[in-house]
Amino acid sequence: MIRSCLKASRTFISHCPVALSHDAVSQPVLVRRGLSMGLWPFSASPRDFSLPNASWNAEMRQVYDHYTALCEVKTEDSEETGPWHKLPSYNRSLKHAAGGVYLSKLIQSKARLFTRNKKEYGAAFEYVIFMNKQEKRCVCAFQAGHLLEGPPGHVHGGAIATMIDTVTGTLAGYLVGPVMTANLNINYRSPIPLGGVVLIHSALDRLEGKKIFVNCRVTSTDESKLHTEATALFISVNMGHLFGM
Ligand SMILES: CCCCCCCC(=O)SCCNC(=O)CCNC(=O)[C@H](O)C(C)(C)COP(=O)(O)OP(=O)(O)OC[C@H]1O[C@@H](n2cnc3c(N)ncnc32)[C@H](O)[C@@H]1OP(=O)(O)O
Repeated sequence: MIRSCLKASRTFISHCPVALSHDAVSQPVLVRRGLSMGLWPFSASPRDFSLPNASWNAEMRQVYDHYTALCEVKTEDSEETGPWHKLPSYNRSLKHAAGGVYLSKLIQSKARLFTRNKKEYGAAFEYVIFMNKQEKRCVCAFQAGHLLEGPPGHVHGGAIATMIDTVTGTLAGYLVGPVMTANLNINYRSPIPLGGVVLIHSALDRLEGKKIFVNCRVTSTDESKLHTEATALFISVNMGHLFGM
């Protein structure tokens, strides 16, 4: 059983350009490869939680439009777009994984990705991540909903940490494959107003064997105000480790 799970997992990760723990995206690859979705045992049209919705305020939409425009820019000597692109974001880590009885059981569980477990728009974590692979960095627009209150009218430090882990982990996973957070250091510099929008910038510092060092800054959307700074260490893991085997 374990062998079949690992085999299925390897199949999945080969389709999957980002860390399983975060905004894993296998769907576009499958569509690109023209696989028949009728044979697919899971939802063929998952909801992408990182698309604009009615809860997004004007600032959030402005940031989204800004980076979306950068995604559409064509390079001079190629028809390809780049270097920015928006990552989709689903509410289950393994929803689109392939095969395996053991894996199917995991997939059919009630587990939901922490940051995407509220169906209500705008209540908790509204965010979208834009990746720049060439520069090994990403930017996330984050609008904190009313369920994330810590100090009155401001965002809970744990919610900020969650988003930092999510964004830095997404970057690390995108660059190297499956990872787990080993260390997260956070300095909170100024409170983030509830309902406000901030940018979470993350960039690769260095790779050392299995270790991926990533930095992070949370700023106002005009980048004039620094809210939070962090560094994170991720460790490359195999699929067995990810499943606790
Ligand atoms: C569905 C998928 C979910 C995946 C979620 C991923 C994103 C998350 O939020 S993860 C959740 C929180 N993180 C965890 O639960 C991780 C718990 N810890 C672990 O599993 C392990 O300790 C893990 C994976 C971090 C490292 O284990 P292991 O692969 O055995 O690494 P190990 O060989 O001990 O260490 C490798 C290197 O990293 C260093 N290292 C490991 N942990 C740390 C640490 N906390 N701080 C500093 N350095 C560290 C070691 O010193 C070693 O360095 P060197 O190569 O220079 O000697």
